[in-house]
Amino acid sequence: MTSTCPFLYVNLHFITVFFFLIVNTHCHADHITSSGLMKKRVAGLKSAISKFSGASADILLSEGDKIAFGKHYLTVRETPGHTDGCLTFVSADESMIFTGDCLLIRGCGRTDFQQGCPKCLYDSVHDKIFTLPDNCLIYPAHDYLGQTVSTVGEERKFNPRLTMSKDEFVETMNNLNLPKPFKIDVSVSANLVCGLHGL
Ligand SMILES: N[C@@H](CCC(=O)N[C@@H](CSS)C(=O)NCC(=O)O)C(=O)O
Repeated sequence: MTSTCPFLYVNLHFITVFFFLIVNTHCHADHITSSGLMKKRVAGLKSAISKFSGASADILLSEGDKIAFGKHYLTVRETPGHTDGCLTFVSADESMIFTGDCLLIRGCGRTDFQQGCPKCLYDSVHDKIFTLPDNCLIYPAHDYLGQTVSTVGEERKFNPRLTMSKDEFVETMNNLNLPKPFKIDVSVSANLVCGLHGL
């Protein structure tokens, strides 16, 4: 897994098929781009993404799905807000999670374009992530300060955005005024097949 393109190579034995799989946290250009490129290079490689992403992929994931690999599996949690189809992947023993762009270290994904919804993101984090054990490790998809890992306990206590009330959070997110990322407008019909440059 890389910090900017969170994909995992797993076998889906819950559906009794064994193949390499790219699991996408959400449908943004900087995440899905590598799927299309890798599918061209690796025979039999399959892609997976949320059924709410609007994307086409070999497997459409939903809340509670289990992605098994070896003795391990990841459970899918739907964590919309940054996009409609954002997913967080939780290890079987709840010792680690892969949050994509939903929860970042001391931050969170922006909610100002492509189905962004600050209220949804706030609920996703509080209901689906902050309910995990304090020592659960958080691996986000981006960090702009070089940090690679946090914990649920730390973010519940110290995340400057997610410790706000929901109203304050919505106000803050609606006024971030961040510049739009370069080349973020990937076409949904082209996704997972084409290769755009990421962020
Ligand atoms: N231009 C900045 C910020 C890049 C950015 O917008 N990152 C997204 C994730 S990729 S869509 C985001 O959600 N950022 C959250 C935030 O609070 O910045 C840069 O490259 O540094």
